[in-house]
Amino acid sequence: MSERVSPAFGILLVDDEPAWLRSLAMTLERSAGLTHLITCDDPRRVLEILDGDDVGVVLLDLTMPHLSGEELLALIAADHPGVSVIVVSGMNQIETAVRCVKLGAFDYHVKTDEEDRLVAGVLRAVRMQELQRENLEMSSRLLAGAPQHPEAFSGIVTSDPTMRTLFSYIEAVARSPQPLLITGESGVGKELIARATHQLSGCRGALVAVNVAGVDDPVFADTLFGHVRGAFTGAEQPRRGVVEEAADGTLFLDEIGDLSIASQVKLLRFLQDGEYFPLGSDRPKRVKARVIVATHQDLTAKEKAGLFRRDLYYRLRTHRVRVPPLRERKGDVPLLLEHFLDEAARSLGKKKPTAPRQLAQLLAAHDFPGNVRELKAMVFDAVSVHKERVLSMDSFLDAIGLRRGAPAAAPAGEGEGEKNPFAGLERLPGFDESLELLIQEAMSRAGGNQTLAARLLGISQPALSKRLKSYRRG
Ligand SMILES: Nc1ncnc2c1ncn2[C@@H]1O[C@H](COP(=O)(O)OP(=O)(O)OP(=O)(O)O)[C@@H](O)[C@H]1O
Repeated sequence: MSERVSPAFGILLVDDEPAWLRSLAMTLERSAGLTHLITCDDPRRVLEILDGDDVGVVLLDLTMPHLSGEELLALIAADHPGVSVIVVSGMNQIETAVRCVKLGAFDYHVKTDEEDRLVAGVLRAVRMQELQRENLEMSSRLLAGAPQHPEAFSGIVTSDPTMRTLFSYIEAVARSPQPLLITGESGVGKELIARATHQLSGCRGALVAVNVAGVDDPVFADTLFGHVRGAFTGAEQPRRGVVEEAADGTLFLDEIGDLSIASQVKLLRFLQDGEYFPLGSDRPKRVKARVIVATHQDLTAKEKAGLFRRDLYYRLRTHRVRVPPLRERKGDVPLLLEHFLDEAARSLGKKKPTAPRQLAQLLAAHDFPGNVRELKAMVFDAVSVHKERVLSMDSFLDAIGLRRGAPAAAPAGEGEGEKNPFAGLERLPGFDESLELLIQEAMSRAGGNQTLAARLLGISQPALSKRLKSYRRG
């Protein structure tokens, strides 16, 4: 028995002919990059190996002395039902194949089959086994609740239950070689999730991040796969691509929803075969790198509209997470505020200011279309201009477009007519009715805080309170 590591579990090759074992091991290593291979030429030792080693897939010959493949198949199915067995037989008999499948075989191949078919069959079994293991891992982590490696998520400030579940999921799939798709609006923290996944992956290599938004196909191919000398005019030196830089690590492709169809084809080929051609070269290169992609776009809609290849889409979403927008986890806002106040004060060399009481209420009423990035920018801006002990509200009010006298934050391209709040009204509300509507709007924007609402309206808090009481009295 000899042992030679990919995938994470072993692939056991059982055949009484050592020459066939050697040739099969070489084929799997060369054509599929599988290296975690265990060979065994005595069928009587198989159960002992399965008891001692973590084996996920067995390739089993049928005609062997002492113990036939069919007998062994039945024993493996009874004692190790989680192991996928592929029968590789010298006989091309339908009845035998049917019997083996009934006994629990995952697949049946004939030794004279083309090499490619057998390799594809083994890769299929490996993938199924990986998914099966990840499912088990995920269920146990979700049941366990809290993440087991909280240090990997220490840079992600949150107390939100959905985010915690997401962390457990990430822990479960972090070691998978299959791609991970991270979706969520811009600024929600997708890149942080990608970095945490890489940290938990156990990969020795680096995480290399590339933003592919607006990148045309030749630039995409050159960035990812590099080129050889003389590949195009001006290519005086060879250049290695980011795929090579990410070898044994993680390749993080941000804004994947923008990828052209031509580039999608190239990425799919790399994902399927782990092989690529640098520009100008006809010699394929092979690299193992985990691929993580992120997008703020709706990939399902893009796929339906024919703008994203279905095969690539399904490949990329093998594992997927959606990072919720900040407005769906408002409980995180006070935590993030404190965190960014701390970070901003430290990086600007200032004493950490105290946030005024109304700030939390103002932020609680805001929807944060730019998510955590927007909050971070607001806090850094406020801290950079701040002088007193207590932080001024003004820059926050400006950023949200609520300060009286400050220009309203109107979307670009809005016409004059659209700025007029009365433009769509057939009947002009009366003076008292308008006043009541205005006060209601201010109270809603201020999250029910009278001091803040009065400030938005440019009146005193007692004056506002008097008005509100009069409305209540009816
Ligand atoms: N939960 C969080 N805790 C601390 N910082 C965060 C958190 N979420 C996001 N950030 C910070 O907000 C900024 C935006 O995060 P990030 O770049 O990961 O978002 P993204 O979803 O990848 O955005 P885009 O889609 O625009 O690329 C970064 O500075 C990041 O450090």
